[in-house]
This record gives sequence, structure tokens and C-alpha cells, in this order.
Amino acid sequence: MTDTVEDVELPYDDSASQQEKLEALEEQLSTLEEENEEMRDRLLDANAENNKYQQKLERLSHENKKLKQSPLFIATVQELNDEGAVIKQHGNNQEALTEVTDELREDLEPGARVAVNNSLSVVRRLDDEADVRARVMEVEQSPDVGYEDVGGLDEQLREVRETVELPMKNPGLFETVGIDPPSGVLLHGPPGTGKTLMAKAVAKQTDATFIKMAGSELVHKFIGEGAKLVRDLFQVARDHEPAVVFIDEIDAIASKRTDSKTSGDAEVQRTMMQLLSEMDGFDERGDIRIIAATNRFDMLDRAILRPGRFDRLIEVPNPDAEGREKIFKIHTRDMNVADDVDFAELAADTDDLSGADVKAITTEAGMFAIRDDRQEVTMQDFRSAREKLEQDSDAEASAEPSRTFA
Ligand SMILES: Nc1ncnc2c1ncn2[C@@H]1O[C@H](COP(=O)(O)OP(=O)(O)OP(=O)(O)O)[C@@H](O)[C@H]1O
Repeated sequence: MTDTVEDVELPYDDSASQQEKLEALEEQLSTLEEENEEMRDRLLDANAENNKYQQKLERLSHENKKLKQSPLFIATVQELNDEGAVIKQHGNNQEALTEVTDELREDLEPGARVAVNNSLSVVRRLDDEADVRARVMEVEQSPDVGYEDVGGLDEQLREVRETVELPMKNPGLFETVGIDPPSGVLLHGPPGTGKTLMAKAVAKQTDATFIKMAGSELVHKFIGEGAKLVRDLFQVARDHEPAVVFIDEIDAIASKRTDSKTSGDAEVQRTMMQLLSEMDGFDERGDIRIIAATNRFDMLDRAILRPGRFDRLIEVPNPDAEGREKIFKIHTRDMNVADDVDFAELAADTDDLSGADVKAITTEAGMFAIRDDRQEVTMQDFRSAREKLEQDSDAEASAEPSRTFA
């Protein structure tokens, strides 16, 4: 507590002379001034020290944030003991003893998958491997899509059948002629044009299991995961032969190399290299065919288009009027359509739309009939549906300029 003026003890007796009082007071004043000076110096030092600590704290907080954000490695907890957790890193299988915070410890047990940072500290617990696989891989024993469900892609379908179906159904033919069937088939074109549909249809036709994985899912946030998922993908395919492996959005793992050297890019590269090596070592691939799809053909790294890899390129464009008419008919097969509906006219009026857009119009037309309490879908319903979807996509396009709906 600070002294108040009343607390100050006077440095003289009442009996002292004026002169003595003055001298005593002067002496005390000078002592106090010295002490004050000393305190001020100490305060300044403390302030400087405080600033230094403040800066250090900021640096460490920044570092901490960066460590949590930077690419993380995957590991499995082997055991928990008094000193922390023994973890085994995926990829290099190295074991390490690392500290874990008390809160995190409660959430961990041997076998748990965790994300660790550069200094191997556990940052968080992850979903189990099986969950990740199930999330990124779609396995369908026999897709319920046939060639009759694909409209307006006769030429593309012919090529897909020749390159995927024929080698599976009649491998001897290629042996007799003495050529290798194309390894992988790449479908490229705008979104919603039927690429996935064709891949499913060919899987059904060949009684093959359809295994789909999206490139964007493969490029996981975690180092080592992408390449491992590619290995898993091909293992699942081998376990389910005959199989059609469909890799959607392949551009996510096979884009032209960028100049930046971030760990994220390195991870994408590693995932792509794993895919290439799986494809290259696939001579004895048996009954597994690979189809990839992309909306960004221009972005692809040419390495994946080399002979023996995705060497059959099939463009899948938006349908022309004739194609749109067929797609209208396919998606209204089970609908109660009024006699006045003219699909040729609707097709002529829906320039530049994709197959997915045409399908959306048919569903929306049905909704108009339901809202109006009718059981039959009329030409007017289709027209209203088209207008509604155009308006919706105009609104979306102005919010997000990269997407358009002509
Ligand atoms: N040619 C088509 N014939 C019939 N239906 C189609 C056609 N194209 C698209 N569709 C409809 O649109 C849906 C989406 O199409 P699909 O998933 O095959 O597109 P995609 O080309 O794989 O698109 P993305 O590049 O966005 O993955 C299909 O399930 C189907 O209902």
C-alpha cells in the first residue's frame, strides 16, 4: 500500500531547532528523490521486459496457429502412458513418444487415428479409417442405370463400350489381334452431361462393381492420406473384380504443376504419382477398368495422358436439340404426361442446357402439376419449369459468376 501524507513519519523531534528540522527534512528529501529515481528506472526496465514478453507471446500464438493450420500428418496411437502417447506415423511407420494435453487425452485410446503437426504433437483426433473410406468411396454392386437411360451420346457410348466393355467381355479378341486394350478412358466435358451415367451404365452391362471416388476427396488435408486412399481404391477394386473404377474430378489430383512449393501441392503430386504407379503396374489388371472424368480438361497434367494411362479421350459435350429431346423422353418415361406435350418443341427451346438441366426441368414440371392439384403434367408446366430454372440460375450466376445456365 502507498503511504499517505499523514503516514509519513517526520525525521525530527518536536524539540529540535528550526535549523535541525530543516536539515533533517532536506536529507530525507534527497533520500526519497534517490529512491524515486531508482523506482522509475526499475519501472522502465519492467516495461521494456513486458514489451519483450508481449512480442514473444504474439510470436508464439502466431506460430501455434500456423502449426494447427499447416498440413498435418496422420498417425495411430499405439499406447498411452504417464509420459504421453506413443504414436506411429502413417507412411513411414516411425514411432514417437509425444505429449498430449489433458483434454485431448480423454478423447484418445490405443488405435485412435490422430493428426500430428511437424513436431509430432497431437493436434486432434480423426474419424476412423473405415469412416473416411466410406465417405470418399462409393461402391455399388450393380448400378441401376442402363444404356437406355443415357440420351444423345450415341457416339460417346459406342467408344466407351469399345474401350471398356469389349476388353472385359471379350479379352481374347485383343490377344488374338495382338493389341493392348486402352488402359484408362478419360471423359471430359461440362458438368451434368452424363459422364457418371455412362460409367455406371457400362459397369451394369459388364456385371461389374462400380467404384467411384472423387478427386477432390482424394486430396485430403492430411499428408499421406491421398496416396493411401488411391492404394485402397485399387485394393477395393481387386477385391471386387470385375470392377469399373470411376475417378470423378480427376483434375483435383492431376492438374498441371504449379510453381508453388507448398506441402499441399506436394501432397497432390504424391497422390497423382500413386495413381500413375497403380495404373502403370496394371498389366495383370484382370477385370478392372478405369474411367476418369473432368470438367477442366485444359488444366490436366499431360503426364496422365501418356500411352498406357488415360490414353483414350472422349469428349462429352452438352446435348444438341435431338439429344435433349431424347433426354426429355428418358426422364418423363414414368411421368403422367398430357397429350399436348411436345418434346421436340421443348428441346428446341432449351439451347445450351445440359442433361442434368433437362432432368431438373422435368422434375420441376411435375412439381407445378402437384402444386396445382393435377395428376397430369402439361406443356405449360414444362414451360414454367424452364423459366423458373432459368431465373434460379440467373440469380445463382450473379451471386457466383463462374456458373451459368444459358
Ligand atoms: N445424356 C444424359 N442422358 C440422360 N440423363 C442425363 C444425361 N446427362 C445428364 N443426365 C442426368 O443428369 C444427372 C447428372 O449427370 P451425371 O452425374 O452423369 O453428370 P456428369 O457429367 O458426371 O457431371 P459432373 O461433371 O458434374 O460430375 C444424371 O443422373 C441424369 O439424371
